[in-house]
Amino acid sequence: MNALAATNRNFRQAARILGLDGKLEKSLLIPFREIKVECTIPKDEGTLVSFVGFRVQHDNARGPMKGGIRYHPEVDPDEVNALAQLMTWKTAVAKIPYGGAKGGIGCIPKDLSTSELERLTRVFTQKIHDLIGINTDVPAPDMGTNAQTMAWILDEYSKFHGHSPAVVTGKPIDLGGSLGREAATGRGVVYATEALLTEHGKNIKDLTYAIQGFGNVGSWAARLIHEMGGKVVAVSDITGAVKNPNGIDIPALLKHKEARGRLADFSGADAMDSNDLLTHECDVLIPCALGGVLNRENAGDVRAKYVIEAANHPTDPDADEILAKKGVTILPDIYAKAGGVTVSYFEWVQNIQGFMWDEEKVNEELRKYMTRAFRDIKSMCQSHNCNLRMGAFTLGVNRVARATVLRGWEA
Ligand SMILES: NC(=O)C1=CN([C@@H]2O[C@H](COP(=O)(O)OP(=O)(O)OC[C@H]3O[C@@H](n4cnc5c(N)ncnc54)[C@H](O)[C@@H]3O)[C@@H](O)[C@H]2O)C=CC1
Ligand SMILES: O=C(O)CCC(=O)C(=O)O
Repeated sequence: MNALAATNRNFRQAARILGLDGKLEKSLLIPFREIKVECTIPKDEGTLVSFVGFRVQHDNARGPMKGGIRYHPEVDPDEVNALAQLMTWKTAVAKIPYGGAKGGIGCIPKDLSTSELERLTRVFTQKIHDLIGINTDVPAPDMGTNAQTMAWILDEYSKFHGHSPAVVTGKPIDLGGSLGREAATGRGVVYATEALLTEHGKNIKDLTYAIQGFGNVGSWAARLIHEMGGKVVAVSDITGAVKNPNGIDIPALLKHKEARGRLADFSGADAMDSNDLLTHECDVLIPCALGGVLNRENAGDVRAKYVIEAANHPTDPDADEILAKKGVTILPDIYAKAGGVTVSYFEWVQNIQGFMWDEEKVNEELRKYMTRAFRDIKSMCQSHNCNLRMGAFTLGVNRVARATVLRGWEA
């Protein structure tokens, strides 16, 4: 099942549990606006090359639309649609005053030079600048993009609209970025894991972890779990995978990666087949890379007791059912990885206030937001006798539905 079909299915199930009016349900599924633009740039050697860029603005009932922009070869309209919708529920679960959006450009970022990436980003911004804005739609980094990408968007957007730091989040600190934003998604994943484990009478430090993806989210989650005494026993990325039953030395692995080393060549652990990471022996499995990685083929072999969804929609509905039957607890993506957009919200607030918070305050507020959201999800689970995914979906959908009705919806 593709990402959009799976997301729609979860939404419909939540709408049914909530007893949502049929017309409202239909309207909440239809995106506010879908943008598709052609972006042609000269390559460094002078030839022209064209890419397709997307921005799907899903819903703005609760505030400006918000979500990342990814550069990835598999970016397609359906996937961007699903991700935009997930952002709407995610911002509502986190109780931050935003709607949802997502964008992307179908490209292979590693095959483009820095100046080509800059030209591509600027052309994309020229095509969408009058459809984004501080109070309409605020982009941020996602897979294949980073703070530098946001700096280019900020610069290009400001040529049309005047200096506007709050038009993007995840910016470099020197341009108004927030302290703590870079680590925020991974940190939020760890706070979310902590909230779940505490509920189950367990502690981060007593468990073992397997982490798929060692980019921004995966590496920060691994670093923080390691600092808290948890044992990361397996890690993978696009270049390979490593394992060590006694726990991988994460700071050493980070140094190895910074030196542009392939994961599998790390001397402090044994190389393993990346395909085995998801079924590796561990207590907690944290997918931090791609969508749909847990599916009918491998879900039966998962050995973890907890799956923390730190990628967008990593578990397809078949896997959801199989894992539930095995007694595996899944912490859903629209909650587990809300830390990034939550600190994006803090960044936007700081830009609007013209006042910078210290990192301690950012992290402390993030912990408060993540802990509150977990409590709110559990309360939905109790009221509706449902699992954590439906607890999170009903929480998010209900908040958006309420805002929509308050703004003047008539059935
Ligand atoms: N960075 C952020 O603040 C946010 C990220 N996300 C999501 O989190 C996930 C990860 O994002 P980032 O860490 O930012 O991306 P990233 O681009 O920094 O890292 C992605 C990681 O996944 C690895 N990877 C790619 N294909 C793989 C494969 N087949 N097997 C194993 N590893 C593979 C890459 O090597 C890399 O280590 C994505 O789903 C993204 O949409 C969501 C919210 C915010
Ligand atoms: O910080 C943001 O606005 C982007 C977050 C995002 O794209 C996500 O949570 O998937």
